Amino acid sequence: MNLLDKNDALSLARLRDVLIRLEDTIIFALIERAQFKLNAYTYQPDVYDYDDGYKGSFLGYFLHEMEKVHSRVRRYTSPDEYPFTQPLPTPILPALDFPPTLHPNSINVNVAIMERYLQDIVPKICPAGDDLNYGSSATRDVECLQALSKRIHYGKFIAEAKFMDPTQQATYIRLIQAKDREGIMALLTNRTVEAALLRRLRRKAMIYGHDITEGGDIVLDQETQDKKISPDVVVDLYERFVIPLTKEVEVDYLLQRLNNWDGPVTIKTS
Ligand SMILES: C=C(O[C@@H]1C=C(C(=O)O)C=C[C@H]1O)C(=O)O
Repeated sequence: MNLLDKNDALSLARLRDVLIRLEDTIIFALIERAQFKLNAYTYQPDVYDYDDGYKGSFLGYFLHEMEKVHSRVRRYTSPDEYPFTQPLPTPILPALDFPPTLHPNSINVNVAIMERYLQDIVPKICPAGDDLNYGSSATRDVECLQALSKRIHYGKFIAEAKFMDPTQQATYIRLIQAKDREGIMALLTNRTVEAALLRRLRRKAMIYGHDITEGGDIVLDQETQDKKISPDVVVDLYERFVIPLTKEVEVDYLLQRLNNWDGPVTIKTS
């Protein structure tokens, strides 16, 4: 996906390909985190003293330090990147000239992502207990959180692509003007895509969660599988968290889509 090319960035098929690729990123990030025990100290506030007077958890401290460095190299000027922490420094690299693909908005659901990740995901993928690997746990947590955040905020691009569909735009405008959240949710929901995604996800988690012999055969060993990642947990994570939150982002984005909008433009029917 080339976000510097507006047509590419608003192709629904291309956007869905990005979400498929992010399935791999997310599954492997979860497998990496699941190597370590829960390590609750990573998430408890004020366990350590921090050099800059920071008050919070070790994960929160590490995440903010990481996001400050990434901000310096302009990560968060990209329309598909959203930080968890503030304040962040200005970039040292000059801004890239991204086309105005998304309608201006301030939607950031990372607080909800962090909450669900800590309460609902880490306890399900990691063995209980403490193996002292707090640094390793936090680095894997950041990988998981950044991948989940990117995937869920892609809902903005998906929503924009649906809004720019000439066969749908008038209906979206009517529902947005009526502030009809349920109507918008129903119109943007695609059960066929969701069902295919969950079937594919289960297969991927099953295959990625197994070892492959030198001869290229999958070692179907339940113990290995459970140690790496449970396909049920991955499917449940998407069904109850990733997909619903992506759709909430789509609805939130569409509800503000008509703000300061100069009306229907000539739509390229490519
Ligand atoms: C992302 C889309 O919008 C919705 C959300 C989906 C998801 O989060 O996987 C899948 C289908 C739709 O219900 C899409 O239409 O592809």
